[in-house]
Amino acid sequence: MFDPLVIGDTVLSSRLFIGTGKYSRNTLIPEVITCSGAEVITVALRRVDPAGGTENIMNHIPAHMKLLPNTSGARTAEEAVRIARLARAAGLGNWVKIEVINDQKYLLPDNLETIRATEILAAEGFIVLPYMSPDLSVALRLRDVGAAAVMPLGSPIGTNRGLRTKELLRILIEEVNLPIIVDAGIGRPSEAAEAMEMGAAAVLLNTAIATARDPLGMAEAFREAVSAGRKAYLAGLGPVEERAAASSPLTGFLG
Ligand SMILES: CC(=O)[C@@H](O)[C@H](O)COP(=O)(O)O
Repeated sequence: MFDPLVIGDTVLSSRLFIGTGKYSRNTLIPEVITCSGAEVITVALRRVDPAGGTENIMNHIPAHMKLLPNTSGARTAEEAVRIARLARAAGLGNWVKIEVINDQKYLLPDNLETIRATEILAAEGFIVLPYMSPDLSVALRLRDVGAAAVMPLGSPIGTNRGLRTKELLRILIEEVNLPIIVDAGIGRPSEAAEAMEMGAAAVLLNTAIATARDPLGMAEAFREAVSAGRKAYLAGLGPVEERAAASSPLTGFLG
């Protein structure tokens, strides 16, 4: 069944977005792309070397991938806007993941600066995907100022702690008519599947694959989990009941 995810003018068949950080060697990145089936990859502008040095992350990303430059390192809306404009000028396209982080301990996003950056960049024609703490008012405001999707965190970046914000994610999924892409903290394929079963449009993850003993095997596991979770969501989960109810008819069996 063709079940595309449409963001801006882009039609995607994979609902697994991946990152480019923390790999033991950058040459793993194209292999992870193949194993994960991902079509969208996020990259920090500061890792792009327009001079094309060996450390240039772009040398490891196949041309067919949809780039999602992120504003990692920005502490204010103005810094995020500047990074996004530089990324577009460098030929990385008009998608941008807004990341404005002031808190160096938990790496939690600054939702207010994120709204300001989103408003400015959406007005300039960017397809803006803001990384955010899951808060309904903020998500609605991001939608109103032009976000193409919102990316609420499951738990702090890099922790592999899973969907600690599950109840808040559920509210966003129910109330915000934008794609909800759960980003950060997903540590296990089962957690990615759960986010998709809940109705998330996609998930973005990096650490769980990059730090696995076998990143390629883990990339494949996440590919299957995201697909299974989406299928379960579309099929409609059965109701959760208080009381036991026999699955096979009991009446007439013992007399
Ligand atoms: C790569 C990237 O954008 C991360 O900031 C993202 O939030 C993923 O988080 P994890 O590394 O926790 O999966």
